[in-house]
Amino acid sequence: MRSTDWHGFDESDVRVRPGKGSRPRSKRRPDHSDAARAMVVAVDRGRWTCAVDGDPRHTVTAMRAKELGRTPIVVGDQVRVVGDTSGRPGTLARIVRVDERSSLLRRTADDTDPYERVVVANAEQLLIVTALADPAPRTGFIDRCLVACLTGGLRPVLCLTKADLADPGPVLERFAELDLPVVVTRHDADITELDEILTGRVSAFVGHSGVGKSTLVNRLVPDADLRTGEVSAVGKGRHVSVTAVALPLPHGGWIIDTPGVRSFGLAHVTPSDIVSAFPEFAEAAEECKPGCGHLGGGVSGDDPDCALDSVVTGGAATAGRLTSLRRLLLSRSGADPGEHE
Ligand SMILES: Nc1nc2c(ncn2[C@@H]2O[C@H](COP(=O)(O)OP(=O)(O)OP(=O)(O)O)[C@@H](O)[C@H]2O)c(=O)[nH]1
Ligand SMILES: [Zn+2]
Repeated sequence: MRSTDWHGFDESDVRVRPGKGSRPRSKRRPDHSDAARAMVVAVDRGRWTCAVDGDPRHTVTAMRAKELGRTPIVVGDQVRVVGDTSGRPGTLARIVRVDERSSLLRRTADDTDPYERVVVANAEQLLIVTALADPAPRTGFIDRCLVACLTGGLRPVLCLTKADLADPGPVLERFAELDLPVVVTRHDADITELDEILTGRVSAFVGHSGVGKSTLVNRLVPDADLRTGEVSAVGKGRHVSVTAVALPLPHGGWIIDTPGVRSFGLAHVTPSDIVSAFPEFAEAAEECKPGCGHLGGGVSGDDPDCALDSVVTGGAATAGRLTSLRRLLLSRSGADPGEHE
């Protein structure tokens, strides 16, 4: 089944570098066997808010233990904390270890920061929020999110909002060959279906400004505004914008909102990472010349001898599947044609 392409990640496939904290400890280090497990729910310059045992009602503010050096610790990370873990005002715990990650999302480098950075760890799914109108859907953005999911080890879920304004048909058709889970919403209808997809799981949300992401978050997490204010003021009482924040769903699970994150870093993604999500093409790809980008001839033009076309002419895959695969390959290569559609 094609839908398994997106679900079949073995966690060991994800190229995730464990944090330094998960290295075997040297004898001289304290063993911290009494450390509590916690999930990072917000980050604010040198202070991490962590939900002890994943309980949203028991959060502590923590600093990073010196022995971790500059190990990145991001929202969604599973960590071990020691010290005062009561969570009482004015207390500060210490993160002594970061567990190995099961998935990751990196944001793109920007003008102020030349490095791609992990923004969310361990999310099981990425909810790609796109409006059907006002603003018009940006299919290139969806493609780039799909590639980020594929290489980061997340299950993509396409969420099409504002269905009261436009028919979802054309967007659905464009992604039909990928057999993605899709949920269509509108502000005047209930969100049971979305709720079911999210409850009990950790899901990152991404979307451009104006697509209705906040509207959804507020409906799913009734006190979301309040909580965002709370966590963005962690530690030092400063109100700064946060890169991501985890909000607890009323019946279990978390939404990780990523305000300001509009696209994901794909510079590290290789063509074979993408081809591997399309098993019917994997064997043919081995026959391509070294360095083949698998884009084929035609408009993109770079790889006229690509062997992937033979899979379609041989009848083992549809032309639509190859088109979808090549669209993802193209979306990786910097230019984002769909961004302006
Ligand atoms: N017609 C229609 N409008 C909607 C729907 N959902 C949200 N909107 C409107 O779309 C506008 C943007 O919604 P927001 O939820 O603020 O969008 P956002 O994606 O969070 O945007 P930012 O806050 O800029 O990041 C608001 O005026 C909403 O009232 C919907 O289902 N249908
Ligand atoms: Zn090729």
